[in-house]
Amino acid sequence: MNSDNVLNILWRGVKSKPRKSLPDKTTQVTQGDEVFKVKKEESTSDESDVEEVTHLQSVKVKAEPNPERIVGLRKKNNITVKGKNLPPPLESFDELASVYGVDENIVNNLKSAGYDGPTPIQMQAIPALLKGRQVLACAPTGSGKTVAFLAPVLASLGKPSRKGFRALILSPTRELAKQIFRECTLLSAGTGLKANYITKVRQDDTYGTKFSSKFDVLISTPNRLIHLLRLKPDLINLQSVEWLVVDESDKLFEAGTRGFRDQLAEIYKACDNENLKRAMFSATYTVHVARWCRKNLKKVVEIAVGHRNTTVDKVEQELVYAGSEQGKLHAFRDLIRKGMSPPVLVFVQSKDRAKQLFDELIYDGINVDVIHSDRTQHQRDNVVRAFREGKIWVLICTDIMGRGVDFVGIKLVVNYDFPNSAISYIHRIGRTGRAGMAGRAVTYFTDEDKPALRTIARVMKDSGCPVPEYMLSLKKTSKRDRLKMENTVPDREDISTGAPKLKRFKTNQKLKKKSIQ
Ligand SMILES: Nc1ncnc2c1ncn2[C@@H]1O[C@H](COP(=O)(O)OP(=O)(O)OP(=O)(O)O)[C@@H](O)[C@H]1O
Repeated sequence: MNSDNVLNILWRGVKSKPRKSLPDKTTQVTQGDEVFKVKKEESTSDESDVEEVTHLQSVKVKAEPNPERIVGLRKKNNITVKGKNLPPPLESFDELASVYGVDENIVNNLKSAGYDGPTPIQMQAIPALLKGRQVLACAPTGSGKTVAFLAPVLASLGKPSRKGFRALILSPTRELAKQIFRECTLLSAGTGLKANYITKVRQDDTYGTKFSSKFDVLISTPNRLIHLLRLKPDLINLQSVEWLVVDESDKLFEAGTRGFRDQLAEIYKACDNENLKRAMFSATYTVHVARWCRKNLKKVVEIAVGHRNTTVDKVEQELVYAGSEQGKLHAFRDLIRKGMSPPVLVFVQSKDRAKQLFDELIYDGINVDVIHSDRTQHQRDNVVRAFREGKIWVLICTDIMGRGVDFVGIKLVVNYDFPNSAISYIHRIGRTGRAGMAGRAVTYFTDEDKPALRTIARVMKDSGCPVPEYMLSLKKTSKRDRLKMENTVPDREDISTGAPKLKRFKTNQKLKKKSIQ
């Protein structure tokens, strides 16, 4: 049985009841001072969001946009929706309190964070989730997806209940889980709601019922949570979870050693509350996740912002032919010498290469550090903190930092090693150009990277970046080869030039070559 089937089988036992949803057949909308009764058409297609308007009476109520305005707002903000009976886009955070009765603390926290108004994904995902709808959302990197799910989930939890975890948020990496935890703490200030994220897995009963009842939200990577679930069956209880948010959903749905599909299935099984609702968020869309959601999530709402699987247009992107590994090092040193504005994030394909590049750059007089899965949690936390504080200018990393991590003001992303898929490219370069800021991405390639070149060039072209025509006319890679490429890394010559190595980062010969992350 493949893991896809496992998910589907596990799923059958889980019922879903939307919480407070819009009335089935009619609702009221207001234009100026007039109220209209809106009959929602029974649609035959998923695509339909058609509403028929009839004049009702003339009273003053809270303003809600009319259908034309709703369509106009979505169009203006590049929002596309699929699903019936969708609430209108949110035009300001004040509407959260005035229209949806959201705790003023949450609204004030959003404002104190400096958010003047909702971003396009927040405009549509927040009201949908507040209406208790299950959501599949896809919006560009750095477009505020975290707030798009945190704000409505926190709002719908209401007051602390001491029932145990009522919302579970999954993310692929510890760094991202921690970042979501920080944002959650910020947004929930004053509400009494408490979040916890699993840092260390301990054998004691730290996560027992008594402990869980103190918290409302649990944030974790699938692996840590599974570890706890397996350690002692009663150690952690997910039966009271009403909201399950899967961030970076396409990554978590990925099968194999680099994905989390089996773990996700096990977690789903443990979340057996009959009121469970799910929300999937990512910057990249995969048909597989969409199909699964349509099949398994009752009345799912699909929300997309912009074109699917493209990069942020604020990022200036460049492809540079470096010839060889030595050429890459030379080109990168040249880039530094010409003057680059920190902070800079540099991606390589494996932890061994991350260590090698670090060993090369450590004596170049720049503040450089490295993060990869061989470093301890403590080291990783320290590096991330130092990078956030500006003490590190250049951070060398693997794809573990490729998704979701929000370092404010990254000016430049360097793909020192060519990404092995368009999806990886989109997420990596999405670390710059966030929240509407400008950014730059430089990607080196050598002859080893030719098979994947066309795909990346296509993504760049779709985002409006100039690419040489010959790249676009290179032979298309077959689906089989593309999948193979996504699961392996090219054999490359070592980065090391023989410069003295720092002892603590000496390359582990056993792990050399094929290891990733
Ligand atoms: N309404 C808003 N107005 C301005 N900035 C915002 C708003 N909402 C979020 N942000 C900021 O935008 C940045 C990116 O947000 P976030 O990390 O949620 O993006 P994302 O869409 O999840 O990106 P990725 O796909 O890379 O994970 C953060 O620094 C966040 O503080």
